[in-house]
Amino acid sequence: MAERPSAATDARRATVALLDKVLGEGRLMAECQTQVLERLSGEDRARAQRLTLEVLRNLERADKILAQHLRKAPPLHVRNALRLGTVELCAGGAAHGVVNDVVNLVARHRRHGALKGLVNAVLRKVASDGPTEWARLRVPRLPKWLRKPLVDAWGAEAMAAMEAVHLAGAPLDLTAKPGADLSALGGEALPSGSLRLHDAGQVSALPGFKAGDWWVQDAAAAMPAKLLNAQAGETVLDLCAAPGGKTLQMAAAGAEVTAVDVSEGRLERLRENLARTDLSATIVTGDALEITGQFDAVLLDAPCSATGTIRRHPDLPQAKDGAGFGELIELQAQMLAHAWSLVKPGGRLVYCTCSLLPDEGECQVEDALDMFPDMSVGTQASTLEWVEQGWITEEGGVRLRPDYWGDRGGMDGFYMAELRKAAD
Ligand SMILES: C[S@@+](CC[C@H](N)C(=O)[O-])C[C@H]1O[C@@H](n2cnc3c(N)ncnc32)[C@H](O)[C@@H]1O
Repeated sequence: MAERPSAATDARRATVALLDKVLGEGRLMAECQTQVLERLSGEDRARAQRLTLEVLRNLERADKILAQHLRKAPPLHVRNALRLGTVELCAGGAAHGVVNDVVNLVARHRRHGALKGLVNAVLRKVASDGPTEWARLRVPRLPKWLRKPLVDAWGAEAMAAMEAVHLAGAPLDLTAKPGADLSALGGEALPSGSLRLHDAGQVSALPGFKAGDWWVQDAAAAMPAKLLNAQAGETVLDLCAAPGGKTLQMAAAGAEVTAVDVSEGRLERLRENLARTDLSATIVTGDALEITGQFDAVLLDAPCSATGTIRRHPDLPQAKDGAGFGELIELQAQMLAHAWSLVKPGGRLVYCTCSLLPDEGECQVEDALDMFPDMSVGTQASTLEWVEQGWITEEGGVRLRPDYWGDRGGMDGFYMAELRKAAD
């Protein structure tokens, strides 16, 4: 009878399969991990996700170490297996287990099985010299296509600080339902009100999850709704709402929220979140550009490059190359203009994106201010005591970067602006 592969092999095989998809096919993990991980146990799934993120964060370092032992690049699948082995060995993984497992998974491959000897020889060298060299390697840099515009926008020093935070990964931030007691969770209360957990483990096993006392939301992602400051009884339109962190915040404040998103799959998660937290909102599946009506307030969290979320999604800069960003910028401008037409006179709109590119943030708001004579920037940001002076931009928006609150674990990169409509 054939021997059942070890659990570690299952997780490592899935890790290499995910790396093949991200690095070979330009797919994001969110698009392909359900399919790749579906047959794995919960434990192996979590392990494969963790290993994949670790390899992607350390890709530059792994390639640097491997280049010393390879005369020419092997096929991508084998290279990804070597990258995984290298990252595990250099992070202190037991040499015997890691090398054997990675060699076995290459040996079983239909086309590349013959390269198992090479993999064995290379990983044995990595096991002996890699860990010492690893410590001397620089913090991995973003790929050039993204690094260049970000250095142009924020400078080399800020870029290096952001890359250090990207390497460290992200803690888990929670937003509490008003009145809920989160003391059983421990953690660190952030100035903006989010609760930060380092090493949180499985989210659904945390105290208060089933009771709906909180939801997962990065501290930066929780700030746009605080800037909008929805009041009980106000009509609020949440455009591009799923999976709904901001909808929940505004519904919890007592506003009558209409949540719109084009993705039925993502709206399903919004429905689950509303049910778990016992909050309510009207859900509309559709294109934000086709919504009609008049609202006291509108929150537009426009689709964007998501370049602010790299510490949680290190696959993004490796899978993408900036193609399609021009169309997104055009779509954001159209959505902002349409969203503005849905704001009642005297009402307000918060525009935000989880992007680090000024074209998707500051520039959009500058253009809108030029285009709409009845638009001005509001003053709510200056009343929030945790908004630091340096975060306020020239046009009056709020710029957040991953390196802000860096000693606490950073935050997602975001841009947001509160735009006020003149009363009739
Ligand atoms: C940044 S995410 C929104 C995150 C969400 N606001 C939250 O806080 O959980 C952007 C969303 O825009 C949605 N989207 C993209 N194009 C859209 C369109 N034309 N109309 C409505 N929603 C759209 C996507 O499905 C995605 O859920």
